[in-house]
Amino acid sequence: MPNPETDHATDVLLDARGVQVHFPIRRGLVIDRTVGHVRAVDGVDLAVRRGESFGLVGESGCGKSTLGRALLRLEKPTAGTVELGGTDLAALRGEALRRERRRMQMVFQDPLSSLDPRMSVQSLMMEPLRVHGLSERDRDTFGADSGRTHLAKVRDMIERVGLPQSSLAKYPHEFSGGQRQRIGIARAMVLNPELVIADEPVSALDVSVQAQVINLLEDLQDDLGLTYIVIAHDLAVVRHIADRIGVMYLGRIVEEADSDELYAMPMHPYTISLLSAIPVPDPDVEDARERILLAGDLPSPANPPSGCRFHTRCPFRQPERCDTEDPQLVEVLPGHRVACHYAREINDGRITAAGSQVVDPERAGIVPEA
Ligand SMILES: Nc1ncnc2c1ncn2[C@@H]1O[C@H](COP(=O)(O)OP(=O)(O)OP(=O)(O)O)[C@@H](O)[C@H]1O
Repeated sequence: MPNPETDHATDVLLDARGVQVHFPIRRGLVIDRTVGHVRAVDGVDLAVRRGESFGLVGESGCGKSTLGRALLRLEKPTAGTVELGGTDLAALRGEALRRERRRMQMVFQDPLSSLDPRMSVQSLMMEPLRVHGLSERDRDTFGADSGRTHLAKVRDMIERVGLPQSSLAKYPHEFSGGQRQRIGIARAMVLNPELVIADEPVSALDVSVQAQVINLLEDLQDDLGLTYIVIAHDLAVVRHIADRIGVMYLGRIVEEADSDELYAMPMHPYTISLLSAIPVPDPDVEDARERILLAGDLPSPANPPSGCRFHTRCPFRQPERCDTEDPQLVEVLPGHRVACHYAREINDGRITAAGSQVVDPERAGIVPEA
């Protein structure tokens, strides 16, 4: 008999609890003093299951990249714990941390800036193998750990990302943006990681190339048994690849649900606003749709609003409670968590949006589906 409690526990690859990253704001010419903190990530709980794709979305500045970096320990969290397969990363130092790091890799937005232009593709891909060595699994496939077997692994991976072997002798500037991203992906995958965090992996690419790269990520996930966290400001990109989605606002996750459910039934006013701004291709549906305008700009993460941090822009805001009481992320439906005092009332229409208007998608921080 399956036991849902223990099965869930062993199924979770990445388990983050109460993660905070606060950057000090320093002032003073003579004496350097800390005058405040940018609360880039401000208490995030996140459990990502083995083999799943978790999408992290939100507008620019909400803390997505900082959270991704904190999960990989590229940024030291100021509070909270991050466990990978049951190992607490914060407790590790030196060689032990380096060994664990190999299990997690990052794919960056701009492949050119993350690749050394003076290194050939072969050298770029051999470098992580030289630093970390082959995994046990690779050694079984490619033989003992040596330069020759490293090269066999590199050749295998360049083929898997759809580039010819001749690419290995070339340099990053000789490739198109899409090809460079394939190289960035091959480089991340060559270490056989378990978890890959892709930070805006296609936002620097032409729309025509975006789908190819997303498809490649999906194929590699199936072939290599990977777990993904895909970070994007574009809901359309995340929808395609993610099984589950977390929506971030000012350093917190405000809604989390299975991808299909989130799109069909968004419950947090921020998610509702973001989704209402995506144009629908059918003009009849498009004209009849209610659009919700997000008032104002993203508040400063150095000084987040009191109560619910979304209340200053929320079209469903109820005075008093929303202004003063900080809502927790709670399970409103099975597997669907929302940080809003009035999620149920909004969902069943008892509370409606004040002043629904046409929204400017660019201002809302989202890019419409092509
Ligand atoms: N090293 C740092 N020092 C101080 N503040 C920082 C630092 N890194 C990020 N921030 C601030 O933290 C907040 C979150 O930044 P982050 O880059 O994580 O957001 P994001 O959602 O990934 O946005 P974008 O998509 O624009 O990268 C921003 O206000 C940013 O200015």
